[in-house]
Amino acid sequence: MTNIPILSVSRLEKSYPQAGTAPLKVISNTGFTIFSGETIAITGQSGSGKSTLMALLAGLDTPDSGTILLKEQNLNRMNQDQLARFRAKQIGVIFQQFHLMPHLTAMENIMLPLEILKYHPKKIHTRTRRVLEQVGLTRRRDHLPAQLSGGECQRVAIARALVVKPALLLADEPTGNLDNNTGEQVADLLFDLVTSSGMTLIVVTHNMDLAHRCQRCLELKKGKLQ
Ligand SMILES: Nc1ncnc2c1ncn2[C@@H]1O[C@H](COP(=O)(O)OP(=O)(O)OP(=O)(O)O)[C@@H](O)[C@H]1O
Repeated sequence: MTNIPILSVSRLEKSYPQAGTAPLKVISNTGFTIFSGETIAITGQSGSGKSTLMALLAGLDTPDSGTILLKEQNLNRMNQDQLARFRAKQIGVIFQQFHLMPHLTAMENIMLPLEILKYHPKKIHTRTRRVLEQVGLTRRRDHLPAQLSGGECQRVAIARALVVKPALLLADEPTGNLDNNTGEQVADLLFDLVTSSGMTLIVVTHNMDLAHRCQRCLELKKGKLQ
């Protein structure tokens, strides 16, 4: 961990409209700073707004007000093209349900972000091979997601998130869909890769073993991260 802020959130607000009644305020005037290389767990009761917060931090949803600065760039001041490119380069996301492209092989799934960013084909192949090796899937590289186990699918998803070397890695219940043993192996791999590369990780989880692997554990309560 360093003392360089990588993510600065201030006065963030997010509500959802509700039929016939006042909007549901999910994120309420919250602010926090995350430093480069930190590993952060976000916990909170079901419905407390963890996935909502992750979607805002990932630039997948827009807040009602407030600012999200990643590497001093304001996510909500970018146009759609700028945001799409910035997200592809700077933000890796890992979901509970893997979200792999079913018709692409493990290797093709991992290559995809590099292709979207129009990297040179040689660089795409070198990076993809290296990451496949890091997640131990070299021999499974030509398999489709349906031919892989849950743990293998999540390793592909981790590789896909890491292959662009993003500034920020967001993981929403990354072990939630796996049995305990497999979940532990995936968590070992995730933390090994994150700490060896000095990447910044925010993980949302109900799993306290996973949360306690992080340097800081924050709780989302009454719309605020505390
Ligand atoms: N698109 C939406 N439209 C309306 N309400 C929503 C929407 N998305 C989430 N909500 C509501 O916002 C609240 C927070 O939901 P969110 O999924 O962020 O919570 P969570 O902490 O991630 O929950 P869980 O731990 O169960 O996944 C919930 O009351 C949910 O019903």
